[in-house]
Amino acid sequence: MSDRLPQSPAPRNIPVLDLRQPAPVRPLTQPLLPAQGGLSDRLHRPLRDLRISVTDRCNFRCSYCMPKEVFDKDYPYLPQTSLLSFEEITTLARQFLAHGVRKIRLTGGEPLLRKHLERLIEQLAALRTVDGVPPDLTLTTNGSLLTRKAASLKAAGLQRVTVSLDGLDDAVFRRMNDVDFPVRDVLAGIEAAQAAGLGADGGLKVNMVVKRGTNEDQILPMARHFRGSGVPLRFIEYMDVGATNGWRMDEVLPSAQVIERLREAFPLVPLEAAAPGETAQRWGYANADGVWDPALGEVGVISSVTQAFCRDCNRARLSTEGQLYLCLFASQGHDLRSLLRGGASEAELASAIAHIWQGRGDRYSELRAQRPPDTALPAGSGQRRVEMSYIGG
Ligand SMILES: Nc1nc2c(ncn2[C@@H]2O[C@H](COP(=O)(O)OP(=O)(O)OP(=O)(O)O)[C@@H](O)[C@H]2O)c(=O)[nH]1
Ligand SMILES: C[S@@+](CC[C@H](N)C(=O)[O-])C[C@H]1O[C@@H](n2cnc3c(N)ncnc32)[C@H](O)[C@@H]1O
Ligand code: SF4
Ligand code: SF4
Repeated sequence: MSDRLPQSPAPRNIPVLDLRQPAPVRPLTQPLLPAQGGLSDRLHRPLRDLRISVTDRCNFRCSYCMPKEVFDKDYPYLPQTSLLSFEEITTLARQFLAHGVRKIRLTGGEPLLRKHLERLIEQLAALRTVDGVPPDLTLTTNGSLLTRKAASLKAAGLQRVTVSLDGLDDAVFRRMNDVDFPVRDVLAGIEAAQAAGLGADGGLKVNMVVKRGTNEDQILPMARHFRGSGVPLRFIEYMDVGATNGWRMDEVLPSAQVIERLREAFPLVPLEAAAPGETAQRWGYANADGVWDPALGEVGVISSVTQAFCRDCNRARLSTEGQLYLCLFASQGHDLRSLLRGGASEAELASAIAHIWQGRGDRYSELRAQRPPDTALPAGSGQRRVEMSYIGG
């Protein structure tokens, strides 16, 4: 089990959940049946999505993720020897694919800081799902290094990319990343990714975390900028993940309000989920007849706080040092690295993964949404949860 939990100083504010309006739970988008030919957890959820964190380091200090006061020069980042090697990651990924995983997302920290990441991408792109096709291979990045790396990532076999961008106004963006990084460089990274072919068929997405009172004025400018560009934009509710960001409910702008603001500016129509277990609720930009115009594209909201989507959650998370986490809000992982380094065979690894997934009952956001307002966290409340930069988001 991991002991990699946030170090001192103590969190600035202990998150006190104040859900004045208990959230509805989003309806299922996949049937509650045992996974076809794959694993199923205790809540009958299949294993489909593997998110791999390749580094716990980042060149940004977004306050909702790696606040400067905590992630300073003395922060005990993982030593090189703790990190899974590319070969170790590939060995584990092969077992996850054999269990039915179809999508692999590389994340971090900032994944593009991991040296020679292209080599890992090449290895992962050569793997096959149970259907005999390459996995849907994607990556989430802050975009700061994309101008330099987009072409080599594409050449290595990356299929698509998601760029996080919290505003278009340079001053707001610099405040959000808290390292004075200019917005024009991320926009250039997005263009480079499109030019490299990572944006085909909506493969390039942009995610914006919305913090009430901080960057909410960027919602409409961002929507205007990406409408009709072929890049789906998704607004993410600010989450109480980790224990260092001083999360407060009053800084969450519920997705319903985001959609309301968008609808005042543009006609929108709800779209079907593109895939079972999808995180985002999708809306299409409509034409004058109120019909979705695919040329105008779509926008989405990820409402983990106000509309939990645990019932569909098919995501496993592999931390930088090889801990398997079953939920973004978990306090503890399952140590696959020790198994690997202890000489476990691939069959033993596969069996361990199956055992862990079949015992999974995590549904943190859903449980929290069902609690009355102003009560303590239902799960992991006695323990500190892992940080987003460690588990990878
Ligand atoms: N609470 C919660 N948030 C999640 C989960 N999965 C992803 N997110 C958050 O949703 C945001 C978007 O995630 P992405 O990395 O773009 O992944 P995705 O939505 O699966 O991506 P696509 O494959 O492009 O649809 C990030 O901030 C994630 O932290 C989840 O299982 N639970
Ligand atoms: C942890 S980052 C890692 C990848 C990369 N550094 C990036 O920012 O895209 C993954 C995603 O998590 C999101 N994120 C981090 N902390 C969050 C929080 N407290 N609430 C909601 N989303 C968060 C980020 O905005 C980003 O889209
Ligand atoms: S959200 Fe991404 S870019 Fe921002 S601090 Fe976290 S890991 Fe870095
Ligand atoms: S809170 Fe946990 S179980 Fe629920 S959707 Fe997120 S990762 Fe999945």
